[in-house]
Amino acid sequence: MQNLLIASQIKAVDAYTIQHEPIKSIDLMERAAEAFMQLFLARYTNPKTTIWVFCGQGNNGGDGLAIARLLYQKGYKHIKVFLSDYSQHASTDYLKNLARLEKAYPEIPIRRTLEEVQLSKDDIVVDAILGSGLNKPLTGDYEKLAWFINASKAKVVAVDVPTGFKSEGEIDPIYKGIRADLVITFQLPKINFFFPESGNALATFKVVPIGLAEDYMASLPSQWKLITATFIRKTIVPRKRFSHKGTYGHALVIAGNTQTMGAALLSAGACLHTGAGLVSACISAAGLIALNVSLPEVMYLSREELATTDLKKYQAIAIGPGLGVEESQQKLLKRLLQQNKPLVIDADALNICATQPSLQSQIPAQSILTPHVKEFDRLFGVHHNWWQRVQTAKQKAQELQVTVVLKNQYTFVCLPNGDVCINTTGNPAMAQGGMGDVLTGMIVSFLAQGYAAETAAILAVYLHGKTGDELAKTDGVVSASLLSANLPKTLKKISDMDA
Ligand SMILES: NC(=O)C1=CN([C@@H]2O[C@H](COP(=O)(O)OP(=O)(O)OC[C@H]3O[C@@H](n4cnc5c(N)ncnc54)[C@H](O)[C@@H]3O)[C@@H](O)[C@H]2O)[C@@H](O)CC1
Repeated sequence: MQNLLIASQIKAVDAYTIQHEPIKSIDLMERAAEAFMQLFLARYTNPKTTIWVFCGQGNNGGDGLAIARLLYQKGYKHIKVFLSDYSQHASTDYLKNLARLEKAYPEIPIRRTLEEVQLSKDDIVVDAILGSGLNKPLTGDYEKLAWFINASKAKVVAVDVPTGFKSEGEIDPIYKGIRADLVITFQLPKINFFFPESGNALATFKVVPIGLAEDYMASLPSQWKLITATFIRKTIVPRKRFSHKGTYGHALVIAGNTQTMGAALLSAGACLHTGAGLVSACISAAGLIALNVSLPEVMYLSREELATTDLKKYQAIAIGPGLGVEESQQKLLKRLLQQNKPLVIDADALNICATQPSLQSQIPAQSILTPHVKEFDRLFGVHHNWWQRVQTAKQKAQELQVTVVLKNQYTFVCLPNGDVCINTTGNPAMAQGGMGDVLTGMIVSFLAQGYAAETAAILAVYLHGKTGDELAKTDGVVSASLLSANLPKTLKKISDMDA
């Protein structure tokens, strides 16, 4: 897992790197500008393009000036610089870079008023006005500048952060900053890049390393983590040579109703494909034939039998996909909650908890809740932005001692210790019904195989998205069934890699 840091921590890492590497701050800025430029050059290969570099007077602006010089040096001769020198104060490294640019290439035009700027849609704007130092909303000249750049339709590549975008904290509902097509950000992504509201400020982002002190970064306290491929590789336990179906646990999926049997089948199928030794599906009788035909490996348990069966034989139980919310399902859920055995609680089981809030306190510790945004707000109240929603998820995970898997483009896995683990696998080709049912089946499968609740949730969200990503390389749409069928391939690939 990789710690994500807030802007003030990054500043401290910056200072630490300068002191301990050691490296002069101006040289670190040069390294950042180089890293930006490498990625920029790989994307924008036409040196004849007009590139307007808009610079503020802080270190973000300093980066911009260094980038302008480096691009010019690389043969991009149509560089123009705009200085938004609206304040009295300029950073030392900004001033040094301004002097370097003027000395090295006095022919590069430098503009200071918008009347002198004509932007066309074929131009590229490098936005280096304000970066992670933003400390208040944009007003006055800065707001006008953002409006001017946005209205131009020129392609915008932002340095580190788009001007006006907060790196962390609640994102203002009306975004007044610069809209970037691409953000090339330094060392670590900003926490707010993972919230859907960031879509107003940036289309996409790329992270470039600038050699900040890794050990120091890892030592700083942060409850925001990125789920990394390395963590997954290290965590997945390969199947043992001398093992049998009993080694990998027995999972029970309680799901499906007459009209929604597909959800149960998807969930039970994904459970199987993720490697549980045995899978049982407790579905309504209407689905028996479908179950036998589509998933012959899965055993059937009737709703009636569930009442009398000893649940100890199941290492893990999931409840909810396509279950229905009628009285009989409510009773079933209540009875299950009383067993005090951790559960994976999804879909209709969450909806039942939402209509009967007293059930929340009965959710056994170590359970995993897997709401999408609507289920989450039904359960824990309406939220007006994602920052607030994730704060509630974090708080509920701690309060109830459960793992909350808040599903979204970037899924937030909130752990009982307060950590928020962000998953970056997955893609829009996966945006189809049934995906959540598959995820639930995967989580209960990992649980049955003996992984701790937090680990099971993290492995499942990563693997789910990763499988979708692999499929999206060749397929425009990735259905839940297709994804499920491909889970064993992804598992194999991950297990075969060296940790
Ligand atoms: N490790 C790092 O953090 C590195 C940072 N670098 C660059 O440094 C940037 C941060 O630099 P700074 O801390 O100088 O900050 P910025 O350059 O983002 O901002 C400069 C100043 O603008 C003022 N300001 C903030 N919000 C404003 C608003 N709404 N209206 C008007 N003025 C406002 C503040 O007083 C701030 O000091 C990063 O985004 C990055 O581009 C790089 O040079 C290399 C290393």
